[in-house]
Amino acid sequence: MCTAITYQPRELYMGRSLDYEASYGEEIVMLPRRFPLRFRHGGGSEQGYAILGTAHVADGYPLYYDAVNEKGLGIAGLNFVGNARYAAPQDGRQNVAQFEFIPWLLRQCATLAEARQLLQAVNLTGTPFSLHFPAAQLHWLLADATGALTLEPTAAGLQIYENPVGVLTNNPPFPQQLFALNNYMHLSPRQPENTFAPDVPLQAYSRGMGALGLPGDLSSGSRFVRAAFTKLHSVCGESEADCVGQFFHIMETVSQTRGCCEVAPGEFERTIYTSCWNAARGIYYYTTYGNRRITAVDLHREPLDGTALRRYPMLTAEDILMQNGGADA
Ligand SMILES: C[C@H](CCC(=O)NCCS(=O)(=O)O)[C@H]1CC[C@H]2[C@@H]3[C@H](O)C[C@@H]4C[C@H](O)CC[C@]4(C)[C@H]3C[C@H](O)[C@]12C
Repeated sequence: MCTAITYQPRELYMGRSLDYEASYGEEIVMLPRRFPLRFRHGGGSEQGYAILGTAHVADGYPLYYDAVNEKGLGIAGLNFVGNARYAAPQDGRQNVAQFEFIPWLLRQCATLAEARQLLQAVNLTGTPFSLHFPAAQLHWLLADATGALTLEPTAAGLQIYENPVGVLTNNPPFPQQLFALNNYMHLSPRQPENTFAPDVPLQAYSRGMGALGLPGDLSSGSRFVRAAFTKLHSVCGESEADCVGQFFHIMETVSQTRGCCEVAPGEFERTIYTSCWNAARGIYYYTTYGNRRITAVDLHREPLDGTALRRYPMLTAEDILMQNGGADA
């Protein structure tokens, strides 16, 4: 399971959690403006916008999971297993293999409006990257500071939905996830009033009872509702550290603890990493299951006009600061 959100207290922050039972070997990867990109069904580009995100690099190619470009357009790919359908390549159309989709889009679009335009022409194909890497069945959250879209590849083509809550999880399809919020419109961060039976002396005997009924389990429908409720009520301070810290707090409400979701005997899904980027500043923050210290890679500290990928393996070892017992103890 995975969850992606946008969060815009003032500047836009966006990111995702990646929940899975195994890691492919994720790295923070910067694709510079002049990295030559070749597309599987023809064509390519010698230059475009620089991109920063999480990818697995295979044979020198960045297989991105989520990323932001230097203009602040960001995207995250999440499992959509059983529902994603890709097309066969078609003559006369812009054929893009699913694994190329993120760099293809972020390389050439500065804004959501430009992306929306470009997406009209795309034919997303299920062409595998290699025998080892068949096409991943995904859908995507795409956003900039003006809004968010959900992109779902279906048998009827790529569906593009406005995403007014800026949240995406996994199955079922996005329209059903959004509709389910109707069931929770009575929830509130404030204490409830007794409308159940005003003549019966009912009491709000604990804080937090306004949100009683917010689903607490790990299913993607429940995470969708929980992430939406938490982000839509989130209040954060002014500084970059406050906003980034608050983003990770929101994501903690949907994080997965090893042991609670068994996908095969003895195999458990866990939150392998959580990312958060400041779209305007191009700073990519992340934590991992093993290391909850927030680590950052700044796009603008990289040689943007370069030609070679720059790679930072994710830090996964627990990093505990011992506060006492130093030399002068
Ligand atoms: C498994 C990941 C999604 C995690 C997720 O959504 N879990 C939910 C599980 S469930 O639905 O609820 O069961 C997805 C997200 C991005 C995917 C990767 C990216 O798409 C990049 C390449 C694409 C290649 O086609 C396959 C390997 C791959 C390296 C993908 C492997 C895997 O499918 C990833 C890592």
